[in-house]
Amino acid sequence: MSPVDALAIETDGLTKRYGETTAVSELTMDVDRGTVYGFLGPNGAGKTTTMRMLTTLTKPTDGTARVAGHSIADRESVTPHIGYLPEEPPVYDELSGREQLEYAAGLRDIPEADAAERIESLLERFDLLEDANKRIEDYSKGMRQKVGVIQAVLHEPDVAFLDEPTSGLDPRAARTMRDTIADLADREMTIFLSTHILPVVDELADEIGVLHDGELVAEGDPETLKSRAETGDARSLEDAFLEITREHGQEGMAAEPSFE
Ligand SMILES: Nc1ncnc2c1ncn2[C@@H]1O[C@H](COP(=O)(O)OP(=O)(O)OP(=O)(O)O)[C@@H](O)[C@H]1O
Repeated sequence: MSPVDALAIETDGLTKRYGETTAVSELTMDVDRGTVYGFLGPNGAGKTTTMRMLTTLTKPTDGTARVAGHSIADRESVTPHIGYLPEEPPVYDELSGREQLEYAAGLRDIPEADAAERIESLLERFDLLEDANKRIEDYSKGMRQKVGVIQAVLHEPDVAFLDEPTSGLDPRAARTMRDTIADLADREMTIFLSTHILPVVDELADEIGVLHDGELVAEGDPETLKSRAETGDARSLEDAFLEITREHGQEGMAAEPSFE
């Protein structure tokens, strides 16, 4: 990452409007490197739009941001440092899992020997070795998700943006995913994690930001957020989330947070 001591993510007044809709409104936040940042919010809060701006897929209407020390206005500088797992993993049905990952490694200019080693090790970790030569069109949703995640971190980016990484995974695979995210963070990768599965965030996140109607309405470590909730003894991240989003004008959530 350059400069060496840069924050992983810094945004200043980041805003995205679509016509009359303000999807993200003057978002100002910092994420320290090597941390897991849990990015929460009800449906339509602006999480995907924020990730699309930070990964240079869509331009902000206003405001600025730096990712891994590089301005998001300079796509060529930013993209080598980031990985992104969007809600739908970008994979080709006609390739096998292994071919997809080799293709991704080629796009990222990973030396062939390194790529082969990392691909084998991650396929094994995610229990995909046996199916690695089958075409992705025959994969389950969870298997596609695994390929999508491996693809997002294969080049060992400084910052990985993961949108619902445990979606479609069975309990064992979800456990592997959580362990992998924790390992990557231990190795100084910054993980920007968006999910509705609050126990995953509670377990992994060093810091949490709650977005509501495009605005960052709460930020803090999980314990701080939980202690904000005035719901008696049974204070969970879910209680805190529901309270914070209710305070900001929503009766409950559009999508209930779920538990594994
Ligand atoms: N391309 C677009 N054109 C018009 N409006 C959009 C577009 N993308 C997002 N929006 C609007 O911006 C707002 C934020 O959407 P966004 O997808 O970022 O929310 P989200 O927090 O990711 O939601 P979810 O949890 O449901 O995935 C919504 O009102 C949405 O309808």
